[in-house]
Amino acid sequence: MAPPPWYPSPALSGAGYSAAELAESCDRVFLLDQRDLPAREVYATLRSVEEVAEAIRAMVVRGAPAIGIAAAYGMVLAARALRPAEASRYVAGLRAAASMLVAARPTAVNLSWAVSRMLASAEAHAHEPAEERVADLAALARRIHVEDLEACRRMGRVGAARIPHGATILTHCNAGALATGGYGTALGVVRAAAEAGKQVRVLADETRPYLQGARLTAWELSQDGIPVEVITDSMAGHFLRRREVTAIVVGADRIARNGDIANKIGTYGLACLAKHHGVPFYVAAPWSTVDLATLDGDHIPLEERSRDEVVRVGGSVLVPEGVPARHPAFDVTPAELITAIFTERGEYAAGEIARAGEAGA
Ligand SMILES: CSC[C@H]1O[C@H](OP(=O)(O)O)[C@H](O)[C@@H]1O
Repeated sequence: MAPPPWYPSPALSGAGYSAAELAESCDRVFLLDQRDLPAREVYATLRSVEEVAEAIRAMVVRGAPAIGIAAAYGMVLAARALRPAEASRYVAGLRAAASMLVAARPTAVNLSWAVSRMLASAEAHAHEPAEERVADLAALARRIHVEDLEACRRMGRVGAARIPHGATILTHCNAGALATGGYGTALGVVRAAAEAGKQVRVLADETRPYLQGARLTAWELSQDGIPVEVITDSMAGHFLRRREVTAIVVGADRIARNGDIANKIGTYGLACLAKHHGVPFYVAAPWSTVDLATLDGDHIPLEERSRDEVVRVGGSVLVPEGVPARHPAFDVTPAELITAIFTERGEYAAGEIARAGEAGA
């Protein structure tokens, strides 16, 4: 299985450390630099919350749950740097760290969800001794990480029930181990189907311009021995029309109250093609991606990234100097185009997600 996108200070993965030892050792976060994959497996070592925020902004780590988890570890680094502070300065410092992390990327709600959980805990424990404060946050960051991995495994099993033996799954971007606490959301469905003994193969959209599909999804699935073929984004319609696709399964960065989703740019077009060709269009996402405070897709902030990321591939410039380029990094797929949403709590019709959330599903 592909390695997780990061690992924190070794102490965080081992029990039996005192609060002081834990606080002392939580001085760095290791992130697998996803910009270098598949050519190189290089880990960045981050020693401050500022470095974690920049790593999220620059997409060293990317993927909705993964950036939330990375930000949680960033909050631990911030707490460690604030060890000497008395309670009010400690809280003020962590509020500033939280704002910096949340500002790194606007669309994935998992980022603000994880940071808010960390900040609430820090405020609750602000009057504890310095070492205890850091240890509490370190334990919570680890819990957020492990909970996501466990959620991906459960959601994978929920979705795999809809995947027949012999299926060809088309997916977009990378919603795999690299985008989560491990195992993946859309790729979690693929992995769970394979683990259930079903033959599955994947058509992976390359997903311009960051090429998450060509570089990351292909890397993950080839390591797992799951058949995968890379296609250019413009080929999807061709294979759907030729009836080569059993189902489309994608991740999400935010699920609004009415069931609209934001996901990687190109997802909306896939959903329209799926509708036209009568192919199921599934979304797999942990409940931390559901944002009942956002009414619908029109209210989801959609990140615009730099022109450079569109006009350059590798070291080559594709577009004449001075010619503008657009780079919306996400688009919105309306609930009516979604066949079902797979979560760790079960499968839901997109339009039912709010009712399920309010019923405490
Ligand atoms: C499992 S969430 C993966 C989700 O995140 C990706 O965006 P980015 O690579 O820009 O962080 C994409 O929308 C994926 O579906």
